[in-house]
Formats: sequence, structure tokens, C-alpha cells
Amino acid sequence: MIVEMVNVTKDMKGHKILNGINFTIETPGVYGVVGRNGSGKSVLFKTIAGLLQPTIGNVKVFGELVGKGSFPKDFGALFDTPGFVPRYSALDNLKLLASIKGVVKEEEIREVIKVVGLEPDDRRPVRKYSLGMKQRLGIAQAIMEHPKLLVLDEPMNGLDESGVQEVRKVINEFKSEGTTVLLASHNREDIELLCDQVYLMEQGELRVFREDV
Ligand SMILES: Nc1ncnc2c1ncn2[C@@H]1O[C@H](COP(=O)(O)OP(=O)(O)OP(=O)(O)O)[C@@H](O)[C@H]1O
Repeated sequence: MIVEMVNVTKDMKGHKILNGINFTIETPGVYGVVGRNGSGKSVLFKTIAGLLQPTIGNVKVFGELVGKGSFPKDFGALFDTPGFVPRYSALDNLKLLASIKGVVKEEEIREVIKVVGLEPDDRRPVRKYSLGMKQRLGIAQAIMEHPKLLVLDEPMNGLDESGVQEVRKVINEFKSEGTTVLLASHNREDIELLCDQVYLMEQGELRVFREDV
């Protein structure tokens, strides 16, 4: 089982954001999650990432419980505002993150920076980067360890046309390597082009919205 959410409820400030969600992913593929602003897509993804703890229920990724300080293994994620050290270059930021996790070589980091259309030898500090460039770097960070599960919350935010094309290519390449991608997006075209199955978040519940596979 790739993802297994059992009866997951999440209350935040007196509101039920997730309401008894039972959700499983057994087959690798690209899974889309759509829903209105504020419907709970990010809360759902952060719960899977172990960044938010369910009020009730539990979440397993690759068979292991997440939450309470346990994070999924073989996992990469991009949330709305990737946090980088503003005075460091792109390469130094990713080297820092890689050294914390201790697995990725500099050559691979350089390669992943190129994959997202940035320049590894650009010594400018990341604070000088545009929103779209930071977003590209966020995607590089999410994919640099070749995760088996990749959670992307609005990855196209702030990207220009070439950025959108590059990220679509990255998602398709990861899919063909057997990585499972969870994608939240408001962009109908991205959802239609990329996803094997689409879910709708509504009133705290998640239901199948469109099924191709
Ligand atoms: N840390 C928090 N504390 C309290 N409420 C929160 C917190 N984070 C999110 N919420 C609330 O949970 C609800 C769902 O938010 P979430 O960000 O998951 O929506 P979303 O579907 O991702 O929206 P969007 O499409 O705008 O990105 C919102 O009402 C939001 O205000």
C-alpha cells in the first residue's frame, strides 16, 4: 500500500477540515486532487507528509505510520512556499538540504537544478530569485532524492509557460519510473493531461471525481 488513510479527521480552530477520510493508493500513478480554495487539499497533503497530525484516525505511507514526528520515507514534497535560506545560492540551498538528509551527491544536485531549468553555477542568493525561480527550486528539492511518493501542492504556481512544460515533463518522467505523484491543482489542463485518477475535496470529504485507469 502506497498511501493508506483510515478514518482521518482533522479539526482546526473548531472547523472540521478533514471529515473521516478513508483514502488508499495501491497502484503507482499520478493522482489529482481538485477542490475549491480552502476545501482542505493542502491540509490533506500535509497530513500525508506527517507535517500535520490527524485529530482522529491514522495515516500510513508505504506501510509505516506517519505523524507525531515520523515522516514518510522515499518521499518528496512541495508546498506553497518552499523555505530556503535567502542568502544562499540555489546550489548551496540544495546542498544544505541534501547534507541534512545525507544522501545526494553534488553532481546529482547540479543535474536536478538543470532539470527544472535553473543554472547550477548561478551564484546569486535565492532572495534575488523571482517567484517562479523559487518555485522551480522547490520542485528540484522535492525530486532530488528520487522519491517513490511525490506530493506536489500547486506546483505550477508562478511558473511561466516553459516552467509549466518542464514540470509536466518531470511529472511524466517520474510516473514512467514508477513514482506515485499526488498533485493538487486548479488548472484543468494539468489535471487532464497528467492524472490517471482525480479526486474532489469537498466539505471535508474526498471522493473519486474522474477515473481513467
Ligand atoms: N494552520 C491552520 N490553522 C487553522 N486553520 C487552517 C490552518 N491551515 C489551514 N487552515 C484552514 O483549513 C481550510 C483548508 O485549507 P487548505 O489550505 O487545506 O485549502 P486548499 O484546498 O489547499 O485551498 P487552496 O485551493 O486555496 O490552496 C481553510 O479553511 C484554512 O483556513
